Amino acid sequence: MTLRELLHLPSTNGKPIITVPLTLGPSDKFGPFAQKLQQQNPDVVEWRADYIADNFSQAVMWQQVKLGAQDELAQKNVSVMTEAKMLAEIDNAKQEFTANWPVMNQQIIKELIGTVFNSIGGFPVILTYRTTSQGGQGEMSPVEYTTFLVNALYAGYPFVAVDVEYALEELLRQKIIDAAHEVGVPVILSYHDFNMTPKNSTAIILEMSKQPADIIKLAVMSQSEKDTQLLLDATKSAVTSVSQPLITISMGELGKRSRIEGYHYGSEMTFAVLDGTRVSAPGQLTVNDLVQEWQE
Ligand SMILES: O=C1C[C@@](O)(C(=O)O)C[C@@H](O)[C@@H]1O
Repeated sequence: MTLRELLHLPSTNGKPIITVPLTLGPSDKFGPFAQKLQQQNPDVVEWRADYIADNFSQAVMWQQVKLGAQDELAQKNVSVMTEAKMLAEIDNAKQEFTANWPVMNQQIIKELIGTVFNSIGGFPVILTYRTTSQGGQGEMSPVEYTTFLVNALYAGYPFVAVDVEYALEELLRQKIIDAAHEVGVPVILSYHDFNMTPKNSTAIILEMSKQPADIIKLAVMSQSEKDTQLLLDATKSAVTSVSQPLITISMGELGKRSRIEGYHYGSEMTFAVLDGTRVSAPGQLTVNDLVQEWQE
């Protein structure tokens, strides 16, 4: 099955799927992004939740509640005794907050996803939370990462796929994969190397393909034209041996060619940015430039 078929995307002229990352943070507006989306019309949006979700973590949310309570206290002209009593009450409130957090967390995640789906007007969405260790912004612990993705998958929105980091320990990874499969969402197992192009890139893809994932993604840094070719050749040699569709990327300036030509070697998706939005990885072209390259 092709990746287009797996993600239920309409087929086009044999070109790979163009996915644009949505990297909006808590103070960014969705409107301009949504408008550009309509104009530049890629196939898929990858919601990079790591740009926003940490702002709604347990620690951050509690801090807000606490600051609110402390502010209120500061406004009142109370005796030292009353103040001490009220501070103790804030401590008690923390226990209650902690007990209620799992439900609040689910609600917050649901609202965040609702905002994404309601703002971008019907484009298919991939759910990704990229941790800092894999080149993203996300600082959640492995357990928080797992909880976030599982909650997001159960939030009731029709993601076309979910990205799961291969570097995550197996038990946690399996939890996300099980949740995804329960709700019928294909899993992209992904691995990034931001330093180099491993010589054994084919072997890495083959090893990853043994996992119960539906799509395999490998993104590695290119330090030379030779590296880029190595990644492309690794893709070509792996593609006939693995049952899952592949997405491979040679990152960085020198890897740009892989984003344009990778589909000739078996990579079925390429990531590009909307004009005037920030890249989510080095070397990404704009959608317009990519399409232009294909027309030349
Ligand atoms: O894994 C990938 C590929 C990517 O790193 C790239 O190089 O285009 C961009 C990321 O947003 C995405 O999650």
